Amino acid sequence: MLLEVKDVSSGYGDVQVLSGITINVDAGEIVSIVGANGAGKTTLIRAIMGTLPVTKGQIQFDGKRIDGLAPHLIARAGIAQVMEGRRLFGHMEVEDNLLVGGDILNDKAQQRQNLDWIYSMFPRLKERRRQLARSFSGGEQQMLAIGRALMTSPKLLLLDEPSIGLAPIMVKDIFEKLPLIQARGVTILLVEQDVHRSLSMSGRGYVMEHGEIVLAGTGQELLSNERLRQAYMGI
Ligand SMILES: Nc1ncnc2c1ncn2[C@@H]1O[C@H](COP(=O)(O)OP(=O)(O)OP(=O)(O)O)[C@@H](O)[C@H]1O
Repeated sequence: MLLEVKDVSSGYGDVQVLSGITINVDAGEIVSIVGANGAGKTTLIRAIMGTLPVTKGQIQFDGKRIDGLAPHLIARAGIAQVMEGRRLFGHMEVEDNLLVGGDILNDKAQQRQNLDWIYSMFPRLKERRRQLARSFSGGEQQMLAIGRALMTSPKLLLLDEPSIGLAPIMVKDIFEKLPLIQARGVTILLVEQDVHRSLSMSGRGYVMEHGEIVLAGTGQELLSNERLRQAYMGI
């Protein structure tokens, strides 16, 4: 098992948001966490990345306990995140944004290989590599944010709402890349409000409500679950 979140509670100060979350992700999988606005999905990502304290339970990654570690050590252990809002360096060129991501590696040859791979997957980034990141459209920024995360050669990629605010054609384009990223050996944990699209992509998924996991299964099982269809897909 690559990631094991065991009975984890977390929140903001006195406000507990997650209560007793348990999820597992095996190496090579794409796993989705779906749920309505405010269910706690982003909070879970923050707890995994160490930017929020785990107040109960524990998190293991790649055989080691990571809860309580500083965020940069968790990143170094091999988890990269693409957050909602993207957090790029707007005043820097596209390629420099990517290279900053790769700095963590300390391995120029590997950085070059990663850059070539990212450019082949997102040719638009290559074409515009000398442009300032802030001049990019929302979809292009999302590609760049994913590229920057992949520059670190992560074992696990955490994607928080990659579809948010993007035109449908961009969403399609970005989701089509996920199997390519998986084929390169990167495991993906995907947090999404677009339940249908994300479960269709995922081997397995979890449904979160009010800070708890209420349903788990294969992507197909969840897609055909009556309650889920009514609650999230309006079917
Ligand atoms: N900084 C904060 N301080 C206090 N409470 C917060 C903070 N950020 C989020 N919350 C609360 O935590 C709960 C879960 O929010 P979270 O952002 O994790 O949900 P989400 O499932 O990711 O939703 P969304 O899809 O809207 O991002 C919400 O009730 C929210 O109001």
